[in-house]
This record gives sequence, structure tokens and C-alpha cells, in this order.
Amino acid sequence: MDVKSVGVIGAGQMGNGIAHVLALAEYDVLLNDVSQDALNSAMATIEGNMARQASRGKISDEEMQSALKRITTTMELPQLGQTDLVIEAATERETVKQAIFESLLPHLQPHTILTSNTSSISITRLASRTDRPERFMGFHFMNPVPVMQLVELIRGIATDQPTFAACKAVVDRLGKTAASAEDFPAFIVNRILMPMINEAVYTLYEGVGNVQSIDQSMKLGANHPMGPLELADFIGLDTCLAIMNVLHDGLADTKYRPCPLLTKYVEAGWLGRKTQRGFYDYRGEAPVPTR
Ligand SMILES: CC(=O)CC(=O)SCCNC(=O)CCNC(=O)[C@H](O)C(C)(C)COP(=O)(O)OP(=O)(O)OC[C@H]1O[C@@H](n2cnc3c(N)ncnc32)[C@H](O)[C@@H]1OP(=O)(O)O
Ligand SMILES: NC(=O)C1=CN([C@@H]2O[C@H](COP(=O)(O)OP(=O)(O)OC[C@H]3O[C@@H](n4cnc5c(N)ncnc54)[C@H](OP(=O)(O)O)[C@@H]3O)[C@@H](O)[C@H]2O)C=CC1
Repeated sequence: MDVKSVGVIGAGQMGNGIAHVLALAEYDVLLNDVSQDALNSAMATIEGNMARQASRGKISDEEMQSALKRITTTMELPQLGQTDLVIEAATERETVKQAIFESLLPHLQPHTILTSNTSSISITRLASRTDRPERFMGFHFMNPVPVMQLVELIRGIATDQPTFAACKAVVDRLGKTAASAEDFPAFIVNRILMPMINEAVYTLYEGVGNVQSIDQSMKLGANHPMGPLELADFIGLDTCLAIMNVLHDGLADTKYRPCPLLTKYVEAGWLGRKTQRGFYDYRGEAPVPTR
């Protein structure tokens, strides 16, 4: 199937990045969120990121202008029923995702492929609640979407080959690299990355190091581009905790138990960059460690 139009649900940091790269690859994009503020700020972010790419000669001004014209925003979820491919990128909570698919189903064209950008949740289980488990997949971008090369493609137990091929063709047209992952909790990248981040929070919780020494150690000692706590703030501490809970529940192994300090930050509403406070405080000129 030839995908021409894509609906993106959730205009947070992932949804805006996904809309950005799809529009530059000449797909028509319909971006949806429950909040008009989120849609407005997503468009402002996309414009700012494209302007930076244009200023560095990565894209031309014409490419930027025509990409921006290809993105339409809407708070009306049913409108996305007209698209060929839907990528759900709303909050990492299974009940939220299920409710979205339930509301969207009556409006879908028969051929529309449904996908989720979930970081961890079972694709098979999400698919089983829809009318098209064979045309349902995990389509997992990495953050920041315009920069990161990888997209994990996750087949549910029922996903058919034409659906996989259509999604792989989209990844190819984006100029990104697809990695196939089996449908088990958190797939490949987060199965490995998130326990490392959780362990960094335990290292902080047990006083082995402070925020600065932990991040500096992993940057200078292991050549990571960001320290694990800086990366956790970048991803969102609510998302990190949600992924750890999926690993813990899904694999029933105590080695995945979320660090109580991670839970405490989330309960405080200190979710990282998106709320201006997490392991660092971002409200001043430079980030300041909170521990
Ligand atoms: C949780 C999940 O489900 C899965 C995940 O996504 S896990 C998270 C995966 N992501 C990571 O691990 C990211 C780790 N961090 C990094 O790779 C780097 O720190 C980074 C790429 C984010 C930034 O790199 P940096 O060298 O420190 O900063 P910076 O120089 O500002 O950025 C590098 C380039 O990316 C661009 N860039 C950064 N963020 C961008 C964005 N949101 N949109 C567009 N371009 C962006 C910059 O403009 C810059 O471009 P040039 O090379 O043209 O100058
Ligand atoms: N952060 C990351 O590094 C990565 C995240 N992901 C996954 O991508 C998804 C989105 O994450 P991220 O962008 O970081 O999260 P954000 O919190 O930045 O954005 C989520 C957006 O979804 C909106 N939303 C919530 N409910 C609905 C709904 N019913 N319909 C439409 N929009 C809704 C939220 O609105 P409001 O704020 O009003 O609730 C918010 O704007 C998650 O599944 C996450 O696991 C995947 C790869 C990397």
C-alpha cells in the first residue's frame, strides 16, 4: 500500500518530531491533540527546529515552507480516519491509548494502518482491542526524532506482511533505519536503556554519587552523549517510570523494580525538561542539579 497521508495523535515532544520528519518527506500530516495549546506549541517547535535546520543548510527555505504547509492541526480525532496511516504518540498509558483507538475505529477507512509509538506497551494487546490486528504495528521513533536514525518496527502476533512492508517503506522514505523487534515489554532499545537509567537513579538514591558526578561519569567514562539523569529528564520521568512499570509487570522480575526516588520525582510533578524540573532545574539560565 502506498501511504500518502499520515495522522499523528499527541502533539508532545514525540508527536511534533514525527510530524516534522513526515512533512519534510512530503507526506500530508494531520496532527491531533486534546489541547489546542499543545497543538500551537508543537507548531512553534516544529517551525523553530526547521528554521535551525535551514540556517545550517540541512534543508532549504522552500523545503521548510512547503513542509510547514503540509501539516494541519486538529482537535477532532475522527478527521484522522481519512488518512492512510495513523501513528499514535499520546501519553505512555495503556488506558489512554486504548480509549484513543476505540474513539477512532468507527471513522477509519478499511485500508488505514494503525500504529503506536509506544515505548513499551504490548502491541499485541493494543491491537487485539481494535478491528484490525493484522493492520496494527509498533512504530517506535527515538527522541529527538529529527536527529535520531533508528525506528523500531514491532509486529504484534497478528501483524501481516503488507502492513510491515508499508511501514518499512515509510521509514525508508524518511531516510531512517528500521530495526525489527519482537513484541515483548519495551522491545529492544528501552529493554536495555531504561534499566540503565533506573540504575543511575538507584546510584543517586543510595548516595553513591550526586546528579553531577553520575552524569559526568557516564559522559566522560563511557562516552555517552548525555548522562543518564540528563537523558531521563530529556525523555520525561513519567515516561521512564511508565516503561519501568511495564518491564516490572510484564517480565515479573524484581530486577526491573522502579527506583522509589524516580517514583517520588514523578509524584512531585517534576517530570524533567517538559515541566522545567527533574534531576535538574531548568528554570534559570543553566540547568542546576536538584540533588
Ligand atoms: C524513551 C524511548 O522510547 C526511546 C528513546 O528515544 S531513548 C532516547 C534516545 N535518545 C538519546 O539517547 C539521545 C542522546 N543524546 C544525543 O544523542 C545528543 O545529546 C543530541 C543529539 C540530543 C544533541 O546533540 P549535541 O551535540 O549535544 O547538541 P547539539 O549540537 O545541540 O545538537 C546536535 C545536532 O542535532 C540538532 N538537534 C538537536 N535537537 C534537535 C531537535 N529536536 N530537532 C532538530 N534538530 C535537533 C542540532 O540542531 C544539531 O544540529 P547540527 O549538527 O546541524 O548543528
Ligand atoms: N519521550 C521520549 O523520549 C519518547 C517517548 N516515546 C513515546 O511516545 C509517546 C509520547 O511521548 P512524549 O511525546 O514524550 O509525551 P508528551 O507528554 O510530551 O506528549 C504527550 C501528548 O499527548 C497528549 N495526549 C494525552 N492524551 C491524549 C489524547 N487522548 N488524544 C490526543 N493527545 C493526547 C498530551 O496532552 P496533555 O499534555 O494535555 O495530556 C501531550 O500533548 C509515549 O507513548 C512515549 O512512551 C517514544 C520514544 C521516545
